[in-house]
Amino acid sequence: MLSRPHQPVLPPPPPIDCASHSLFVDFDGTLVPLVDHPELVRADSELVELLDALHTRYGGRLALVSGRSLAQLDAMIGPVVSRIALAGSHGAEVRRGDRLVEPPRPEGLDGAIADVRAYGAGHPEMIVEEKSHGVAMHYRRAPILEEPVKRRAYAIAERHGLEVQLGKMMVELRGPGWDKGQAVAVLMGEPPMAASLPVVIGDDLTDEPALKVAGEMGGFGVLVGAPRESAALYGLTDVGSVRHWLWEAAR
Ligand SMILES: O=P(O)(O)OC[C@H]1O[C@H](O[C@H]2O[C@H](CO)[C@@H](O)[C@H](O)[C@H]2O)[C@H](O)[C@@H](O)[C@@H]1O
Repeated sequence: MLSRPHQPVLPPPPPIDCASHSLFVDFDGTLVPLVDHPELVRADSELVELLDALHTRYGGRLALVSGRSLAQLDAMIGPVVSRIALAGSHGAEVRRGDRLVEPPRPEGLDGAIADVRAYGAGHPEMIVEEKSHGVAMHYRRAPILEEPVKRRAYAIAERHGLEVQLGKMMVELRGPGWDKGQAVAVLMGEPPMAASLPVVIGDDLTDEPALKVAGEMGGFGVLVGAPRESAALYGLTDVGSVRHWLWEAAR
């Protein structure tokens, strides 16, 4: 039997300094635990308080960098998010204050959504999540669907000129040409983050380009969850330890 190569446990991140670091934090699986249905996720009051404290302490050098769309982040987190820099849809949409930068809606997306919905009609355990720049197929409620769902996702992506984004118990079809690393680089090129050191915290494959960019720009990445091959130098075990570390960083 083939065994997976051993991945070392990453050490916990060192303390950071609110005068010189910027924080880029993923949402699902990093700030909130993963649940069966993507629509059931809401920020709790402690998380809202934490984001508010970090935003103030770091002089606006806090960004959420998520696979969710900006519209979803607004709805799930509430008013505090309007003050925080956001990169949504795996880096496609970037918003700071009143300024929003986003590519056109992917041309093939409507056709892909129709194909995904048609497939979903025969697989009611699969959840379809429509977003502004992509459509996700979730198989968390029926892990046995992993291979067939992935196969169908690659076929639909090819038919409609989209990219496949693998995630945790889900596969997403999204427009090509962006990733979270590019979004971090864009935000790092502008005040108030310019000339600071980026710290990126994330758990999923979509976070890897951002974890890599953090190291390239003089900061570091923090992988959340079980060890795996990653550009991150440090690790935290779960959402609880991420929040604890961030509260320390906010003091
Ligand atoms: O970059 P993120 O903020 O971590 O977003 C990545 C994807 O997260 C969501 O899916 C994940 O969370 C769901 C709710 O807990 C869970 O059911 C699913 O299995 C996870 O993969 C979200 O639904 C996706 O749109 C994001 O791309």
